[in-house]
Amino acid sequence: MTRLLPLARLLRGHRRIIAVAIVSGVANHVFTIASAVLGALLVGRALTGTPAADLRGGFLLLLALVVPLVVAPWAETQLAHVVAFRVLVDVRGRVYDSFARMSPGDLLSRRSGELGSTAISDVELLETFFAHTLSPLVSAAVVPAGALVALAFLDPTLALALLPVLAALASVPIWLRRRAEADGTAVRSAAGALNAEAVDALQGLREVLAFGAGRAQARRLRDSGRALDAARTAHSRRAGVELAATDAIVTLGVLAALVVGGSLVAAGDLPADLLPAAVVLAAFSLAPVTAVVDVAREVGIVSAAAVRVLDLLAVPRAVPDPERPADVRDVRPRVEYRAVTFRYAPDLPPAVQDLDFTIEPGETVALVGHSGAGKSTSAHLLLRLWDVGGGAITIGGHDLRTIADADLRRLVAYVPQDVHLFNISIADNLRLGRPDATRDQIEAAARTAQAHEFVTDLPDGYDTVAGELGNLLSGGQRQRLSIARALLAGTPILVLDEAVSNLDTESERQLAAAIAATRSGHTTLVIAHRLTTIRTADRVVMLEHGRVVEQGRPDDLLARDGRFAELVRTQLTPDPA
Ligand SMILES: Nc1ncnc2c1ncn2[C@@H]1O[C@H](COP(=O)(O)OP(=O)(O)OP(=O)(O)O)[C@@H](O)[C@H]1O
Repeated sequence: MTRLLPLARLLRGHRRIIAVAIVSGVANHVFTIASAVLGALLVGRALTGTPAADLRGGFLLLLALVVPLVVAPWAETQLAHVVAFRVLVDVRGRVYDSFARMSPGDLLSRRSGELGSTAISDVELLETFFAHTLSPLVSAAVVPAGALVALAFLDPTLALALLPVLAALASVPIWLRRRAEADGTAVRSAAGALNAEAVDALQGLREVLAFGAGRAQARRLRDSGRALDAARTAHSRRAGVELAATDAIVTLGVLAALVVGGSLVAAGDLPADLLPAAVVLAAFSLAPVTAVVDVAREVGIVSAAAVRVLDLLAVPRAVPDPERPADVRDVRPRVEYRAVTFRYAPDLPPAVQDLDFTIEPGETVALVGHSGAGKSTSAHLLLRLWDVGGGAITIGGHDLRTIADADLRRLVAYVPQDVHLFNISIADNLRLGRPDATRDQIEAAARTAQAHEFVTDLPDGYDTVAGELGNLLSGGQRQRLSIARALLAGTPILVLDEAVSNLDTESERQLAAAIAATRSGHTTLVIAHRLTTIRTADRVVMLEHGRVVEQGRPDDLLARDGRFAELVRTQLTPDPA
């Protein structure tokens, strides 16, 4: 239960409604006990010969109790759920904010299926805490205490007999707490792993089919399913023990009240017509505690989900926003790498080291080098997906770390090799960096990116929903959409990761034309794989093992016949014929 307490913080802003829900919950138990005790009193009186006319008042009171008996549980359930669902909406939003705060490195080291499982199922499980735990907990503390006082009024022995029963009942979840937490953690992590496996299998379906690896994949899914089954079985076994122990204690409690009450009546210490009421009061006072014990059976799973969600909510920003951001409204789009060094983890060698180069406003710099040389790392540092470890990257003289994230996104746009299309229209997909773009602006960007023609050939043109496209788009077309999206964002600086996929000659030409059109008017850093792109760049920066080994105008470098010339001869994708 202690693992759940931090969740109470999330109720800020909903405290009044929760208070009314809790009061309604307590009132529900009080009215239920009052009506049961009143009924038992009437039975006791009737059995001991009270004339029916004298019982009329009691019956009328019983009738009047029907209204609060209906209203109180309704109010408790309704209000607790209203708050629970509002809090869940808020928590889901905050979980997605946490994803955005993580560096891509953090995101890559966690499986997307696991993260999805936390964002959806773990968050959903918290409903049990917000809607079904808080109010019962308060009722379990308040109602039995009141019932004990009432029993003590009838006879202190009755209260004394019930006290150990209540204590034993409340202690059941405490004995089994460690097991419950371990079981809950096992169930939630097995569920997360199964989800990750299923997402992985779907994402890699093409490879699975191409390599005939369906059976192995199915076996992995079955193994994950079995692990979840085993964790759930262990959880149910313990929950069964809890249920049996609870039932046994409740039965013993009712028996104890009967035996003690009967003895008191026999000894003449309790009027016989009060015996049914005393037994009913004792039995009903156990109900709120039983309700909490019932919820507590699932608490292991809910608290494991809470730990996973709270862990995510506590993720700090990988790249913190500056406290006093620089004013970059009229900044010159001049990019400078000054002695930039970066490593992905303290125990890894630097991925890039002492990078020094400049991209003047309007210039295109092509980053070239063998695989693993540090091209993507250098480009991603300009997008501030990570912070540099040493040195600095500046835009118009401002260190990236002094520029607010929102301002940086207005300065630099990214053209990845392969565009991720969300399941919305192509137009809305292109609007990602500029939600208020008009259709004319979208079309203008798509024309520059050489994408307008093939988009208008789609069944619904710009209104085609991307999910309906399947694999209809070629690699070149996808990159042209990626370019259109970046152009529409209207930033002065572009980071372009040129597609390496093999394109046919026509696609190759269109892509080259798109890149050429895009570069004009932009300060561009391009991870270049194609000779056309490199030849037409203003400057080339060649990386090897994370260091700049040559830089200069492409023709000068070719003439120098050094590392760059060798790379061009041996590695680069030639121009289309
Ligand atoms: N997320 C990561 N975690 C740890 N090491 C990484 C990570 N990404 C890249 N590296 C390492 O950093 C170095 C530079 O990689 P980078 O991806 O920047 O090279 P690249 O020139 O872009 O290669 P490619 O052309 O194959 O994409 C490599 O040694 C690579 O293994």
